[in-house]
Amino acid sequence: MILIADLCYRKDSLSYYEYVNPVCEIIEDCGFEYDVLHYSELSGEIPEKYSSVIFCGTALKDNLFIEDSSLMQTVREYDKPVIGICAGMQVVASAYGGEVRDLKKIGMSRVRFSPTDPVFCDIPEEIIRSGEVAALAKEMAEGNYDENTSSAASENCSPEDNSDLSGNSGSPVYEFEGYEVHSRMPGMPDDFIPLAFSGDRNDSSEPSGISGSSFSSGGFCPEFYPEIIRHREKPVYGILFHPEVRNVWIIRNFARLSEGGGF
Ligand SMILES: NC(=O)CC[C@H](N)C(=O)O
Repeated sequence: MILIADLCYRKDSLSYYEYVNPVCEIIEDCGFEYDVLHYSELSGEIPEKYSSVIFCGTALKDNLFIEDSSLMQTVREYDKPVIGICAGMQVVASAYGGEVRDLKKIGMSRVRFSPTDPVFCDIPEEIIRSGEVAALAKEMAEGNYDENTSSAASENCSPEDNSDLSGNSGSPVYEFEGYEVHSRMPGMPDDFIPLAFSGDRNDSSEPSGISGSSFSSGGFCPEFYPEIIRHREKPVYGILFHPEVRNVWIIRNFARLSEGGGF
């Protein structure tokens, strides 16, 4: 059974219908059982009966959850699969020491990944392949990523370069559209690696800080940063965009893997 955790400012808020209910529907469609608990009900531990936890998003600027230090400790000590969506990613990252900073973004991002992780096991046919992100992916996977000084971020990479996130050549890079709505985003904790990235590293636009009306690159926000992160050893993920809005396949993969013991 999967635990779906509601991070909204209070139990049964209106935001539940926007951020939690869609996740419930995806899990139900997969044929898995689930419970929903508000984060205030987790009381220091996650019951053993759950195979995994999905921490859902919250409304823009609903950031009360981040003040719950006992929640952070619970997440850090939990050793089963976890996926945190947006606000949930902030919880996952904070639990492992990542810093959350202000960065507002509302709209679509180009998200690119190389299928080096089980969570990408079943990629829908409509998701296209792209080679552009390989060099930066390699730099990030090696832990050299610095958003301000990244050399790969400014270097041209051949679209034919099919290196995967570990720098192995021959693995395809895929691209899809992710929907983001957040006022903050977390930095990547030390024990985590990036699995997917947004933005266009060849785009010279200045980061806008506040995006939405200032998108370039054909309507996509140009800022470049990790969109999916994962703990190096545990199946603990953070996703910045909202896969329950578009890209439900990622939640399905996670649910099937955690219910089937596939991690
Ligand atoms: N959609 C979300 O989960 C947003 C998370 C948080 N409330 C923020 O504004 O950053």
